Amino acid sequence: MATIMDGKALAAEIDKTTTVRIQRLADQGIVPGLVVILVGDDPASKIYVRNKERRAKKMKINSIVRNLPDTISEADLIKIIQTYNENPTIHAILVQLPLPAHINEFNVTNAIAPEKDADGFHPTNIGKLVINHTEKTPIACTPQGIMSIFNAYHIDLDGKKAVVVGRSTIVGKPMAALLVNANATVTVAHSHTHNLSQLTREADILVVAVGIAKYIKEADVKSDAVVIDVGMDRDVNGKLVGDVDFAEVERKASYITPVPKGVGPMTITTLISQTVALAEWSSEKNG
Ligand SMILES: Nc1nc2c(c(=O)[nH]1)N[C@@H](CN(C=O)c1ccc(C(=O)N[C@@H](CCC(=O)O)C(=O)O)cc1)CN2
Ligand SMILES: [Mg+2]
Repeated sequence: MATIMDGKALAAEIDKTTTVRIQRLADQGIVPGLVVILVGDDPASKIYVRNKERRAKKMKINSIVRNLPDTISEADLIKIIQTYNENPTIHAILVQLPLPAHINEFNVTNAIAPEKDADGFHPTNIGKLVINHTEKTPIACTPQGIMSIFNAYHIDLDGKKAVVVGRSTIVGKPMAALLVNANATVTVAHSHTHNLSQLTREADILVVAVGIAKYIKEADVKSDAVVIDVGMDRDVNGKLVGDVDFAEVERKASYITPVPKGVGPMTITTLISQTVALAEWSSEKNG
């Protein structure tokens, strides 16, 4: 049976270190400021934003949530972002995704000042990640959280065959870049990939972010693989499950993340830690 990688416990450990860093900033009179912008009222997004706010408040981060109507124009949304770009009490800006169809995601992420990019989705920061110039660069929180899981469980990535299933900007693409930077040999699979199971069966490291409940079965996984499940799906009974059939795959893998309490908690912990990092980098720069 696989070792279950406990993202919730690891998140709590990382939060302790982040609390010390927040106190150190407080001693210099700095309170990290995070703005989370939610456009429209997608129920899942509302829950994620509420969770982010709750965690930020608990850790004494100045957290502002802007709820904007889904009728807002792209130009008006960008104007609001620009006011926070210029506000020195705000160190981190996040626009919750997905956005309504009339708003272009690229234009919006591109409007966030790269040095206030809580999510690491700005093209400049994605470019730095791909170039492996990652010092003082914000990185997408879910993949970065997964790297913290690998690190905590001493998973050696060097020379390993990694398969990332999913090519989103939020997870798949930055995950692939991080794995390449860690010297893994990386394949990115997606909805057009032929013979997916043949690929996943060769993976020493398998990261799955497809959004289909229990999609990856025991037969799709190599013995002793390390399996990371980014999915958050509902099964036929409405229960939260991942993209990996946990009960089957835990029998074959060496390590596996559960859903919930695996990758999900690490995303918010990484967001908080990155918000603090943006405040630290800003204070270093401004003396
Ligand atoms: N601007 C962004 N938008 C979105 C991101 C993102 O990183 N930045 N990621 C996802 C949603 N997301 C954060 O925004 C997120 C999703 C889930 C969790 C989480 O803690 N999940 C729990 C289960 C929660 C539940 O019971 O429903 C878990 O897995 O244990 C955190 C963050 C899309 N949008
Ligand atoms: Mg859109």
